[in-house]
Amino acid sequence: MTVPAAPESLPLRALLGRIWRDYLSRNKLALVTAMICAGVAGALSAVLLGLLEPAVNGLFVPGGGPVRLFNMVSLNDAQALAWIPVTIVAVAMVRTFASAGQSALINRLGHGIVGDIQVRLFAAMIRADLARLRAQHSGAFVSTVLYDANLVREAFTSGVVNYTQHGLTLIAVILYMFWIDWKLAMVVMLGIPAVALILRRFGRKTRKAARGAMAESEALSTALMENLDGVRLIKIENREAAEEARVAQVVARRQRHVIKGANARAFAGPASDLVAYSVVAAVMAYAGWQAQQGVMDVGEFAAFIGMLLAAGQSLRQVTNLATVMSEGLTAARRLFAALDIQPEIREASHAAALPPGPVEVVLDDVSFAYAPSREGVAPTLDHVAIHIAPGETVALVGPSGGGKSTILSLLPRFYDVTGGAVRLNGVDIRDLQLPDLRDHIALVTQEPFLFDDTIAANIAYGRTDVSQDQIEAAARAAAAHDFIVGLPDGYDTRAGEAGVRLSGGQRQRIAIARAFLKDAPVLLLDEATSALDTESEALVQAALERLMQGRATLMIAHRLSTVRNADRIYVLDGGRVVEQGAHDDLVAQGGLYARLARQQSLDGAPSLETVA
Ligand SMILES: Nc1ncnc2c1ncn2[C@@H]1O[C@H](COP(=O)(O)OP(=O)(O)OP(=O)(O)O)[C@@H](O)[C@H]1O
Repeated sequence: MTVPAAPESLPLRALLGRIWRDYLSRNKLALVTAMICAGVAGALSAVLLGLLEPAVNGLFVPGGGPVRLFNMVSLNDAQALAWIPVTIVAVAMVRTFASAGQSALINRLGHGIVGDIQVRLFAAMIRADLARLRAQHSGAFVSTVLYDANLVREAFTSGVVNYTQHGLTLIAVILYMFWIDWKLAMVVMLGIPAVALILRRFGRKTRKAARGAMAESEALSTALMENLDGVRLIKIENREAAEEARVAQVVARRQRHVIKGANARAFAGPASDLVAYSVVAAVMAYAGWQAQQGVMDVGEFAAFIGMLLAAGQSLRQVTNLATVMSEGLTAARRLFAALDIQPEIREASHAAALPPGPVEVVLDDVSFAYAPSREGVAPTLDHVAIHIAPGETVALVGPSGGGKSTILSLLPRFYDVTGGAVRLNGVDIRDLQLPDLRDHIALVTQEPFLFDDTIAANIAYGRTDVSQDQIEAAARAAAAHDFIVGLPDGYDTRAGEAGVRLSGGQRQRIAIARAFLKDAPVLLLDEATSALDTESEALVQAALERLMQGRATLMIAHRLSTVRNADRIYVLDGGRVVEQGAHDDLVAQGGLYARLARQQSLDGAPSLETVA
């Protein structure tokens, strides 16, 4: 497996480079326009403050001589009274439009990015190897898709461009200050290292808190989903209060991290304010002294102090943004790590399609282990050889944990063999195109899954090329049509999580109808009738027998009564084929199969010996 970079190890430059390449570079025009708007808004903030100087000198200092506006126009007292307020409103209007334009563009871009990340994450998840999906709780995926992607957006939205706006305001204001009085501006500069130090300190704290909060968000999603999945067990064991306490613990842990992060954010602002006010005090002292010397006029002083306060404001925003950014970047690191995992089960570059027609399945000396082999640990499958000719039905039986389900998982390449090969018509399935391989296989499982959609859509699942008549024909063949038409909306009744509840037998028959419609030459049946009552079982069994006609069928059955008509039975024990043959021969051999058959007749199932 390609090991992704550990979330913390991706350097910042590489991370930003990737965000740019993958998400921003496609929207260059919008981004540049937003940046320009932000720049205009930032510069105009400084201009508005710069207007303080002519305003104070022209309007409040009587007999101060003509006032110069933007160093270009000379105004007398009467003109100043009319033009300075008008100029302020005009500049403020342009600034408002620039600021609103920037926000609108950035919101669109930001939400576009979240959507994009969410779709890419889902695409990576749904294509991931079964082994990986099984190794992680689905809550973790949900949390990444829902929370982490939004943190990245927040960092981007309130980050990149607001950074530009406040950063530019800061720069413009500082330049203006240098223009008014460079010595005073130098005093201001002394505050910068102190602010940088504060930013660093709080940034580190926020990042740590963000990592903790993300991990706990994952734990929370997992706990919620687990509780919903296991609600019956929780109720029957009266564990509601205990589960509530467990979830409360996760919530409290998450809260601790979130509060730490929020506090770091909340303290960073006032801490840099403290620096800003210290600088204001220093400036006051210096400027007051200058004014007493007659070097600085009151208008310049007012503008300077106004700018200083504005610089403090912008600095505070930048401080806040730094923490939002560090959260977003932490999330981005996690997201990229998740996106970068390459599935191991991939199509070979030379993969071919299987020619149409009947299919013969062979497991050729197959060995398999879920985890890399360790000394003294036996593989899950050990040199297994199975042959299914077109039209044949082959059954797998044996004690629990023998490897039956594992064999079924190997055929559609949910897992790849670690030794030997699975062949369809003589071709190693690893040399076949993956979608083509799966097109050749229909799978009916013990507990068929229904989507939250109509019955018709569930039967057709994903097939757009089938008519209602074909869906109904499949349902009839699966003995499902009669019960479907009896449902409130017939084929348009919603099934699945939020739809009508169907019985186990009804769900089975919908799954069988799905398999009829797929009409694949290879059929995998996993305990298809084990959970049913006698009447349902008879209906399902009859439907299955029709489905098996002409296909290479590999079936697992615990109840031997369902496999006695199989062409061949393989008895698996501890990952090895210990017996094989027809039912009668195996009973006559008096080995494991015969023993299992005897046990089952004691359990009330029809005695195999008498049936045989
Ligand atoms: N995803 C997995 N990861 C690791 N080990 C697994 C996994 N699935 C199954 N196993 C192990 O592989 C062995 C074979 O399991 P398998 O489910 O194939 O047996 P089975 O014959 O189908 O059992 P049962 O009749 O109880 O369903 C067991 O020891 C099981 O613990």
